[in-house]
Amino acid sequence: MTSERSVEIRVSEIFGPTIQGEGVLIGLPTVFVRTGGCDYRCSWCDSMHAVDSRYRDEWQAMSTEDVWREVTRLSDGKPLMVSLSGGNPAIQPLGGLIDRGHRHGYRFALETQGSVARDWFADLDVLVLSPKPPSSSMETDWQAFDVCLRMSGGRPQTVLKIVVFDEADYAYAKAAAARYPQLPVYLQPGNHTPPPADDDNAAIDIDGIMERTLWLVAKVTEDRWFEARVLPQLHVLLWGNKRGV
Ligand SMILES: C[S@@+](CC[C@H](N)C(=O)[O-])C[C@H]1O[C@@H](n2cnc3c(N)ncnc32)[C@H](O)[C@@H]1O
Ligand SMILES: Nc1nc2[nH]cc(C(=O)O)c2c(=O)[nH]1
Ligand code: SF4
Ligand SMILES: [Mg+2]
Repeated sequence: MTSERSVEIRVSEIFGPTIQGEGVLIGLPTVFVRTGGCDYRCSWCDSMHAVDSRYRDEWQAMSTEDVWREVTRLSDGKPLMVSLSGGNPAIQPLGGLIDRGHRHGYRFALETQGSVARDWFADLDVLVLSPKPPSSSMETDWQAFDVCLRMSGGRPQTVLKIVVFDEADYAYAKAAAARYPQLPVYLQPGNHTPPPADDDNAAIDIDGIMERTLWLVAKVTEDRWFEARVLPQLHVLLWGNKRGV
């Protein structure tokens, strides 16, 4: 049998250190490992270059060793937080990388929609579960989502991060939070001008994003939803749709 360690990881890009722009780890210096391929197709996905198989020529099959070497090169061998994102990083064999990094004091966060569970979720330091609201045009399989939570065994710090574009998304976020009252919930205003996959400098409508953020703050405060945290994508405010930041 082939051990996971010798299996190749499909990588779209590895970049950083930059700051984590979203959710519970916002502001923390981070190296990103963005894997290629996703089982979803969200209508507003801001990372289509790591989703659509039209871009698969840009993806590289890398060994755990190759990825680890690039992470240590970018961070000068100084331990930091590594964010595993994508695409859906849960469909890649990342357990060996997490083991490897942990031995050297690195920490690992993973962002996933909660459609695919892996036993190595339990080895993560932070698990960000980001179920997709109606505006994405995806359907949530809550049973699969529950398996992700179960696989984590309650070991990593686990949070919900839900993108909200409109009233229907907000209602979905409230229902998801009610389903998992033990999980901290982060509400993220959607970027309605995500980049086309082939143009990393596409303009964003910053006024529109600010407007949606203000609307979301008004919603949670008027609703007395005092457990929710509202955070914009800091990297989008700083750099727009630029890739690799
Ligand atoms: C690109 S996804 C990759 C990881 C995983 N597939 C997921 O969706 O959680 C990373 C995060 O970006 C969020 N995201 C994607 N497109 C967005 C957009 N247009 N506006 C705001 N957040 C977005 C996703 O909801 C997710 O929380
Ligand atoms: N700075 C920065 N923060 C991020 N948080 C989540 C990201 C993602 O695309 O997964 C992301 C990203 O691409 N850049
Ligand atoms: S699940 Fe994540 S990576 Fe996949 S299409 Fe949706 S936002 Fe993009
Ligand atoms: Mg992103």
